[in-house]
Amino acid sequence: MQNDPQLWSAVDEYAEALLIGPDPDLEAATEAADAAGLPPIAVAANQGKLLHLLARIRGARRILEIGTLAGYSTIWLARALPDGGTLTTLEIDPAHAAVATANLERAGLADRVEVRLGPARDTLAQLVEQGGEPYDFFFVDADKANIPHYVEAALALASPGAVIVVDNVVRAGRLADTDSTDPAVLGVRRMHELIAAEKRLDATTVQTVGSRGHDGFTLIRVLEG
Ligand SMILES: C[S@@+](CC[C@H](N)C(=O)[O-])C[C@H]1O[C@@H](n2cnc3c(N)ncnc32)[C@H](O)[C@@H]1O
Ligand SMILES: [Mg+2]
Repeated sequence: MQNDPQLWSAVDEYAEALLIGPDPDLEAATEAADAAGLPPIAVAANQGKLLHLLARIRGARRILEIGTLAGYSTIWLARALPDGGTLTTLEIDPAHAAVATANLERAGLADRVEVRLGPARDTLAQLVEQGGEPYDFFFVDADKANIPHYVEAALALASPGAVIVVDNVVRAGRLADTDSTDPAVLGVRRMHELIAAEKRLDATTVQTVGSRGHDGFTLIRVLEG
């Protein structure tokens, strides 16, 4: 009973019905992603709401997302922006970026979101090189093998007190497998070692169950000064 994915999903559905409710733009975004054959790997509604609330609590004006897919999490995050706020989201796959662009337009968010196509490591290197305004909220949700690089780039691009959320770090418990040779597991383990050694970062990892199975996220704060 306790280790029951159906029960986890039932709890998600119960809480989402009461605390989130119907949302035509998000539902249309998911339908468009399914119709285009994109993999069903977006955050769940309750996780999207968590990102939204965290960005609001942080008062984020500039958000950087790594891994767009169909723009589902992007919509949740962009809705947290105040007037004049902006979100940049990085995506390697042109088909994913096209679906996301249409979803963001339908949701009325195209004016504040830029979808940047290309390998995120290249785009992040360009952003660091350009030395523009820092970002105050990051959502890292792309290829896990590159996660240590993404967290390092986020630190280079962060304002003091910035928040970095890294998704899918627990991987059904494989995070704790010291013998793993899976590049994704090695990536999330190296990220933990990097954070542990980096005095400018403070973090916690929380494992979760729900409609997306057993996984979890790391919540990181970039220290001030
Ligand atoms: C888990 S999905 C993102 C889900 C999305 N954040 C959401 O929750 O709605 C990961 C995305 O990262 C993209 N991706 C994978 N490797 C990448 C890379 N090297 N650079 C940029 N994007 C990448 C994939 O094409 C995919 O669309
Ligand atoms: Mg994810």
